[in-house]
Amino acid sequence: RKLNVNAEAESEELVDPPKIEDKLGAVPHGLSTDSDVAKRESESMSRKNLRSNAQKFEFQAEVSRLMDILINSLYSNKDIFLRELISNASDALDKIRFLSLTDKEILGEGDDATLEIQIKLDKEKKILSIRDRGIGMTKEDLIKNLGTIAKSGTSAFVEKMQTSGDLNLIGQFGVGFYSVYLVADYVEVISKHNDDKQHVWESKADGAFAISEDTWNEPLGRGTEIRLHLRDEAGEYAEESKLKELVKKYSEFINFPIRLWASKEVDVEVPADEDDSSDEEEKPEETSTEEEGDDDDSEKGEDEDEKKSKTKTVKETTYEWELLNDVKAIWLRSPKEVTDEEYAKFYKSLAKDFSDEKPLAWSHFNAEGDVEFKSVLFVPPKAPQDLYESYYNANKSNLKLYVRRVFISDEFDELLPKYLSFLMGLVDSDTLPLNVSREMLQQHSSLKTIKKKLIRKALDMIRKIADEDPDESNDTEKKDIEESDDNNEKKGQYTKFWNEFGKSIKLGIIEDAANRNRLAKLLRFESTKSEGKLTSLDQYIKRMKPGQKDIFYITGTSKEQLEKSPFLERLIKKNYEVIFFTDPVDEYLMQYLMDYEDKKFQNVSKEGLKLGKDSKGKELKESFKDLTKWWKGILASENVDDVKISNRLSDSPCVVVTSKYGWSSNMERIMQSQTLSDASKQAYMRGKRVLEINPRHPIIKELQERVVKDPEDANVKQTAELMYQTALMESGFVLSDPKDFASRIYGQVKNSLNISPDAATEEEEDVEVEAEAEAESKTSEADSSKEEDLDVKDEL
Ligand SMILES: Nc1ncnc2c1ncn2[C@@H]1O[C@H](COP(=O)(O)OP(=O)(O)OP(=O)(O)O)[C@@H](O)[C@H]1O
Repeated sequence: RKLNVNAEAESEELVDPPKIEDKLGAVPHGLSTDSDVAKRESESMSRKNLRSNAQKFEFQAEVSRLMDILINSLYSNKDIFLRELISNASDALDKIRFLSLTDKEILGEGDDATLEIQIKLDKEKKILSIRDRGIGMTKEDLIKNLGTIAKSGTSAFVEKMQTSGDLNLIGQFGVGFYSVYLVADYVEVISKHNDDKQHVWESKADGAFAISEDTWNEPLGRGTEIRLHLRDEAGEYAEESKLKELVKKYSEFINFPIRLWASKEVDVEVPADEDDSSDEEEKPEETSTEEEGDDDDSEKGEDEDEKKSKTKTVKETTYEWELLNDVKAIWLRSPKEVTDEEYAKFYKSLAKDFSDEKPLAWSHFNAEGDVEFKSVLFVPPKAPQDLYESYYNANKSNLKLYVRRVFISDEFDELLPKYLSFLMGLVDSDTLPLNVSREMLQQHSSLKTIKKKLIRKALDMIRKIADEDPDESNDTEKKDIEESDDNNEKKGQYTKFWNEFGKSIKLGIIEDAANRNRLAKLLRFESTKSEGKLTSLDQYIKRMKPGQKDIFYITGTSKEQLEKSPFLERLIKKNYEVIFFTDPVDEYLMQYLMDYEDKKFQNVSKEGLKLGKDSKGKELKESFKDLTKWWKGILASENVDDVKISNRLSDSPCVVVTSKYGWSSNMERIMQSQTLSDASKQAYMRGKRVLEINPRHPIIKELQERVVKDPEDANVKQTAELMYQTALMESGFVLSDPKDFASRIYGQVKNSLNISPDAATEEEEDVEVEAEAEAESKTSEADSSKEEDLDVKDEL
């Protein structure tokens, strides 16, 4: 909401803002004298009221809430504001440098073309200024970027603050600028964009900000200066030493020079006036050059001595721009020279993640050949909360693209496939052209090669986390390796990786056919033999029984549920290992992962399970022929394809298996739970069902006998239907008609309690509604009189 008001008068009336020139005496920049400017500058700096003739705006509600939180925050680490401002300045410099690639004029000349960040302190007035010669902001940019448009991160951050309260994360939510209010109670943003005049944005974080055209400050040329009027309790930031420490700590990897207007004590030779030379001995801090002289010099002529005694050395404070960072980009250095600590710090600055956790892994390499580039990739310690939300719609990439050291973009999703979008890092290419637009670059043929190499390197890096993790190895020889500190640090890292990013690897198997095998190597899961830990396909293969051809797996909602599944009975008895897949994405995954190292995957709840030949197979099939045929007939209306003798059951009487290419029961459940799934497709994709019976089970044996005796026995038919429905449930299907199932069960209960199947439920007596209402009012009257009684008793 835009309001033109007179802030000092606090009137809400819409008025024409008085022209700034009227108030300040209309001296244009070009004509103002230095002292005029200085006077006005100091005037504006000391004033903590928003300029009365400025255009005033209200902050967007979420932004206002965010500022309230910041200004009232008891958060002790207020340091973060500086790195956020430096990071914004660096972004602004990156932007102008990028634009200048296609239009040299844009940079201007002299100081304007100096791409650096300057920090200046006014100790007395407690004003800290951070200035850049970046792209700057137009008036409209100031209004939009600093207050009226809430970014998606704003409310997410506000919400997060209410629960966890770690302000350190502010940069990750794209609202870093507002952290200035941790240390300042009044902030001015002076900005000059090539397309607009210089403007001042100012706010005391009290719900409003103001913008005025700037006619009193020194012209910036181009760029932005943020002036923080420090709060009383933030005095420590008015110390040079503190600012130097912060830049070293947080902004080491900024690719532009950061300079501080730093004071320096220097020895200066000044002529010693007569009075001074007479008291020389009483002023030990002022060293005369004579004292510094060598003894031998005393032999020099008197004239010379006299000349020397006429000067003296005094300490003087001078100011100069002191460079605070080493601008050599980390990725240009040799990986051997960069320490682990430096990589960890670099990660933090890239990810704006200043928590204590280190990245799980990194890879720093130079790619040579047709396409040359340097890259550093990181696996973050934690997955962002929204990693899989709108996975297919979000255009998110965490890789920064540089071309010959010039930052181009961090929105290049062509560099990595979606499933690796959780990686952080950068690519600096020497091959890509510099002077073309982002759109042209996006279509450059080298990008494909870069992408291919990045994927390989990324997968190698992830594999290495597993290789170096002592927990990952089941080999006894490897376990014997002495436990070094390094080993301890790597212990459990792959499980950590898997828990954070395992789903991405699975999505990779689905999406990236070319790297499917490499990705399958990274897959982890629990199995009937993994003893509660994660295991891999390679380890599974090592444990396979002689003669076992397939890799067995089962899908469902939880390991606990699957462990009891009838599908596993015989496999476990025969000591086969079965993988548990319990993530909904696993069902999709297994549609793409057909085999691994020449071994086929077999879902043990589907047709086609081979467990060696049953010596009595043929015989059993023959002797249960009557039952299977009869049962198939009974279930004709149930979409059951066949009734067969099972080779997977041991203790259960029967199970329902699905055809090889149809959905498993688990997949049916997943599809049913999807709001937008298409019912007609569900019917079409539903796997054909086969009822498998256990010929050694007493119920099945009894049924066979009864069917042979009387295939029309209604009771046996009922039992057979009930058996099928029970098997459906136990096999993980959702019953389409639970009422029917329940009635059958009650029928059986009646039977076991010797109650006639026709015994009806007793009718309830009909009570007239009016009579009921009357009765109710009487009881409530009685209740209240009882309560009164109690009150009286209490008082007594
Ligand atoms: N020094 C600056 N020069 C030019 N524009 C700036 C400057 N500082 C801030 N801005 C503008 O204000 C916007 C808001 O800054 P803010 O720090 O809140 O978020 P961000 O920079 O987008 O994200 P992050 O906090 O993660 O850096 C920026 O996106 C940018 O457009």
